[in-house]
Amino acid sequence: MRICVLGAGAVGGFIGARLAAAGVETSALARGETLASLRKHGWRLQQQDGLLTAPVLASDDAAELGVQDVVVLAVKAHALPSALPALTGLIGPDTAVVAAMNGVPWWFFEGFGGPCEGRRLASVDPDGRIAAAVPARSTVGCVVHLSASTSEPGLVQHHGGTRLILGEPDTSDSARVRELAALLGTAGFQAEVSTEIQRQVWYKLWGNMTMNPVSVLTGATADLILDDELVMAFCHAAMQEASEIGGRIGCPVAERPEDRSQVTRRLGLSRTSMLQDAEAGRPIELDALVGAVREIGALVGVPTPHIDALLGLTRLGARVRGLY
Ligand SMILES: NC(=O)C1=CN([C@@H]2O[C@H](COP(=O)(O)OP(=O)(O)OC[C@H]3O[C@@H](n4cnc5c(N)ncnc54)[C@H](OP(=O)(O)O)[C@@H]3O)[C@@H](O)[C@H]2O)C=CC1
Ligand SMILES: CC(C)(CO)C(=O)C(=O)O
Repeated sequence: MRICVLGAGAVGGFIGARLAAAGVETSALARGETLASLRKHGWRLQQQDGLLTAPVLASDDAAELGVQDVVVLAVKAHALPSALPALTGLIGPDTAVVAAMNGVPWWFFEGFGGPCEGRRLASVDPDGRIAAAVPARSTVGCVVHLSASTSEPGLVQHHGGTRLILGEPDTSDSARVRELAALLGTAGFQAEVSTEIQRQVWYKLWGNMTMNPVSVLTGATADLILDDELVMAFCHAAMQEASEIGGRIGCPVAERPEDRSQVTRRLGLSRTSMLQDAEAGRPIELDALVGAVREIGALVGVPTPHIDALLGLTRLGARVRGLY
């Protein structure tokens, strides 16, 4: 099986390194310093029990890597449009694109049913270019319940969690998803199959849509955010709005916001991926994580005053700092 990681950062590097170390040929489409590092050192993953390394074929040229059986797509949502030319070079009619990303994805309403079926979100795929380049039938949703970072280009640090949830956008039970989950299982992931992947996406997003922007607004690590009563009251009010939206679109959340925050606490996370980006002066993934929730709220008629405030404050702060 030919697997290529596009987006060999924290999540892509984690998945790539573990697959390669498990004996699965896993290449990387990378650029700049990450490409140089992969070519020099191969995959490198710092885990609690030591440094895992594995060889990798890395290139910035999709033609050199060729059409893949599986592409693990792990770029930040805002980087996806610029990655499309490379991505399309890796995709053939039978390629599965495993979208291992946070936020509302471009394929979210493709084949899912409900009041927003077929809807394209302006905050996610403004001109429809992503959906045109990566059709839903080529896509496998992947919800990433783990925490990782890169301490330097090509060197991944694992902080906690190994859970990946995979599912078809049209909610069918497919052989390819079961095979992928089994493969990831052999690489040491807690890989699960879901026939309601949108619901899993929404549940994960329910945590990220507050923790990530609040970490950027405050500069605080997750433990400090979770320990602050007033900040968490605000987060839970925003999550309540998202829960209401989820109920309307077929993604009901069975938990209270407080329960979801405990899940985040157990992950042992320090800096959210959005805080890592802000601190490094990189653009932040705000549209897919917060803007999209607000947009869906407006579509289904749920008022979102707390989400609006969160988006407005984070967006303005990010604009001033050149991060948005
Ligand atoms: N980090 C975490 O703990 C978690 C992250 N997530 C989600 O996973 C997704 C990936 O996040 P994360 O791994 O943290 O992100 P990173 O920023 O660590 O990695 C993204 C990688 O994508 C690369 N990239 C971007 N555009 C291109 C391109 N055109 N061609 C080649 N490579 C490209 C970047 O390369 P370059 O450096 O050259 O720009 C970078 O190496 C996000 O949606 C995030 O929210 C989900 C759960 C946990
Ligand atoms: C690690 C975690 C769960 C924090 O919300 C995450 O998804 C991120 O940092 O983007």
